[in-house]
Amino acid sequence: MIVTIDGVAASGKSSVSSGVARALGVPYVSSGLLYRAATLLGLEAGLELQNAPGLLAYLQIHPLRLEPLAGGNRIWQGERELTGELHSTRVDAGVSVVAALPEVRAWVDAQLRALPSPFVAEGRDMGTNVFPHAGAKFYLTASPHVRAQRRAQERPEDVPAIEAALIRRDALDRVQSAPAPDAVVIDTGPLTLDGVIQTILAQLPEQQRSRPASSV
Ligand SMILES: Nc1ncnc2c1ncn2[C@@H]1O[C@H](COP(=O)(O)OP(=O)(O)OP(=O)(O)O)[C@@H](O)[C@H]1O
Ligand SMILES: Nc1ccn([C@H]2C[C@H](O)[C@@H](COP(=O)(O)O)O2)c(=O)n1
Repeated sequence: MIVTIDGVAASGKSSVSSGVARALGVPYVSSGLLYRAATLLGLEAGLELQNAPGLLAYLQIHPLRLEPLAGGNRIWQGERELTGELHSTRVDAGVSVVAALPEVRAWVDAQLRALPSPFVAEGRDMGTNVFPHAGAKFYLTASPHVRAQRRAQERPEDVPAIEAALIRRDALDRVQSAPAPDAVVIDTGPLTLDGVIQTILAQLPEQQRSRPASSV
């Protein structure tokens, strides 16, 4: 079975997906990391981020490998691990441009659809576009202020700067970021991280919830 967890930026998608995946004993798949890695490589290569043919040609020569695990995803370009470099302010600022390119979206979608299920997939369009037949779909929201306060715990910028950047990214990502009509929408603002995870687990079909945890 595939469970999709979509939502706005910094709504808790990765943390929640990891918790749900651990409870189910399956990997989770972070689609945003592929967009982020493509952005980092484009920036490093000095490419215009709108240059889809140039970016795709570069990615063919320097392929990326996503390693989906329940505890956290890692992403590699050959022997080089990119994971730790993908949540910088520079990548944040450019990634919406790359994610808006249809050619790049098709490249990401093909990689995701090639992964063996079961897994929990998180991103923006997992439930609408990539896995429309997923067995369970969720969409996370929270106000920009709440999300900025949470992000401020892990970034050097202050809350107003982070909030402004989140509002800008929400607007840029809006096209591919709508909830699926059959998704359960969860406002994570009043909930703890574990509260969100338990809310999702409680709504999964019984046979899915009782899967024994494995060592993924
Ligand atoms: N319900 C919650 N209560 C408190 N903190 C939370 C909650 N959910 C997530 N967080 C915290 O908010 C921050 C952002 O969460 P996370 O990185 O999982 O979001 P995301 O949606 O995957 O972000 P991005 O869109 O940038 O990839 C993290 O520090 C995480 O621990
Ligand atoms: N399925 C997806 C996943 C991500 N994106 C875009 C949206 C963000 O600007 C960027 C990084 O995602 P994040 O790590 O913040 O979840 O990638 C998308 O368009 N579709």
